[in-house]
Amino acid sequence: MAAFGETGLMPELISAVVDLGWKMPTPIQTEAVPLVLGGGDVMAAAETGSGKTGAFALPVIQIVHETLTKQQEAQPVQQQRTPCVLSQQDHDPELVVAADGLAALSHQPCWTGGRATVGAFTGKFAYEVHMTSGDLCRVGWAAKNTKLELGVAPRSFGYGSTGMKVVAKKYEAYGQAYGKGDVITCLLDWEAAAISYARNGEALGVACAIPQKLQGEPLYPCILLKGSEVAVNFGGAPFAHPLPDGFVGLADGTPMQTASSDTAISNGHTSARQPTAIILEPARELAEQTVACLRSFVAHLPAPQLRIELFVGGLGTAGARRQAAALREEGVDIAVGTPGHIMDLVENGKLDVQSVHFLVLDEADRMLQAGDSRTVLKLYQRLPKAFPPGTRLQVLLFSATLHTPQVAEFADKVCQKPMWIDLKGRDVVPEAVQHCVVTVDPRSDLQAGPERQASLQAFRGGKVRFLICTDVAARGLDIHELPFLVNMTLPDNAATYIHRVGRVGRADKPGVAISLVAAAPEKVWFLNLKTAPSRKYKPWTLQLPEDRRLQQEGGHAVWLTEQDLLQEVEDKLGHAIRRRSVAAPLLPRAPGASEQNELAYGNKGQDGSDKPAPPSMAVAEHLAQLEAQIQRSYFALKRKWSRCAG
Ligand SMILES: Nc1ncnc2c1ncn2[C@@H]1O[C@H](COP(=O)(O)OP(=O)(O)OP(=O)(O)O)[C@@H](O)[C@H]1O
Repeated sequence: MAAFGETGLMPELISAVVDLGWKMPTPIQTEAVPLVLGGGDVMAAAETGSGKTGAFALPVIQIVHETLTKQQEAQPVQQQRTPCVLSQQDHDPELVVAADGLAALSHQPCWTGGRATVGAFTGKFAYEVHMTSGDLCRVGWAAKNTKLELGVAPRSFGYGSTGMKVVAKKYEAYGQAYGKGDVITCLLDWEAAAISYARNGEALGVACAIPQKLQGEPLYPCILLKGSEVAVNFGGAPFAHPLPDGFVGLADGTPMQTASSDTAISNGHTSARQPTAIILEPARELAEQTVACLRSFVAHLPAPQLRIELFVGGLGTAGARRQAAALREEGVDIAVGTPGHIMDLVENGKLDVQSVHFLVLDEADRMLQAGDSRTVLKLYQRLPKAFPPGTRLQVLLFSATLHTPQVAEFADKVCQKPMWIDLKGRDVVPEAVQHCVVTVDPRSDLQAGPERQASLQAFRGGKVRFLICTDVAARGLDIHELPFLVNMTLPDNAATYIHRVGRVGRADKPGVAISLVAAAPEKVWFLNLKTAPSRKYKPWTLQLPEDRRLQQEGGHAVWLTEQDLLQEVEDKLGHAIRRRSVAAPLLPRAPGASEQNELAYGNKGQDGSDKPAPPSMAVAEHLAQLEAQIQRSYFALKRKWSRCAG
């Protein structure tokens, strides 16, 4: 096995992993790190707990850091401030923008718009529009990345020359009509969260309130013309009419009040950095875990310090606002999050993806199964595909189970000649996992309760010894040296079994996966969408006699034959799993097994044994007793609930 130094990683990253106690790279790290550093697309399948996070994150960090260092070396050119003018890029093709960005002209009989290069997210700002020719014009403010049809496009607000204001596609009478020779002053007041206008210096009153959800998002001056011509003044020249108290020209805004959209004009300068890498995770907990790993990997990196941010839902309004402010003021180098949330930020113009060099899909197959493939494809389409000098977007797909037709079809769309790392063939589980089946009498509708973030933290910290969870926790969660996993029921597909049992036996630490498998078929609840009143219907809470019928009879029950599912799992594993009866001792102590098994990557095999020993018998027996207690307390609670309900 190669040492970390031979993978091409920089010394500072190696010091960070040494701090984590990693002595040698795992096989997937040995293979993947040089390939990612080499610049190609990579698809990597390796067993659960084999260190895939480090395999993609370490080289991604290295390249992002190198890119940023180069950009900062070129900084003197980039630090010119963006002039506040009409953008030469951000306008409809039919609009002609003057070379100085202070006038625009439309010969067309259709509406055609343009946006300024600078917007404001706080303070009180103004700009003037002087109609020099024609009659049809609409002026106002709009967020970045929204269409230019003021008032019709979301997050935009317009005042038209016919004397109408337009907001959220609604046209209402406002102020007065205006035309050739008139000067309209457009006023953005973030302190009062209001937009108003003046005509030839006469205030027309508040036109609209800025919705709460736009708080903190820069609004840019916008114009929309139809066969007309205007001159604009953002404050670079004296205004034709005095501004109301407290207002200043947008050109006088400070970097703490304004943002710039026009990267071409500003030559790359924005105070906030745009992400160089996006790492997608299928669930919030996994994204949090990956962010924690990335932050520990960058501990010894020299300046510039990498900004690694988490983008997931469920942070509440305050959290979302903090996230938006962080994006705007400091920016982000590596964005980690769930596909839906990241895409929302991109579509709302809050996350700029024009500098993204890496798209990483961790647990790629689950993301595609979860119906996120359209979202990921949409995101992929927004990313730039090539960069000077001769580099291109790199796409990395990682999972323990990548061999699905869905993944192959997806990879065809987003990867260019990907290099495949397939360390163990199809869907293997680590040798450090010992499998065990305990055959049990039929259980009645046993349900596992989902536990969320707090429970997971308590479990990780050792405050809670049992974590009962659904398949939400089946993948990716890394719980240090977890010794036991109990499958209360078998999952309904073998790939999920592979991921579930992968919570133990991680990093070559031994673990036992015990599956309770019914000896005979069991009748279980299964929502029948054809007859259910809604997708959220829970027949088990009402327990109506008609619901207890089988699906084919119009009810919400099916027969589950776990023995068949077990066969599928064994086919996938390629070997039979040892059966135990409930009464028999669960696990014999392996000859020579010690309580403290110190096997780890880097010293594995030094004691002459390649196979990790299972945890001790005493622990396993204790576990079995606790497991019986859980089942008893579950049924006691269930009886209590049914009395309450009845
Ligand atoms: N080179 C290494 N040496 C020692 N431990 C390592 C090494 N690489 C990773 N680990 C540890 O192995 C554990 C599993 O790593 P990781 O979570 O990256 O696995 P994974 O392959 O992504 O698993 P899954 O498929 O379940 O998501 C972690 O606790 C991690 O700290």
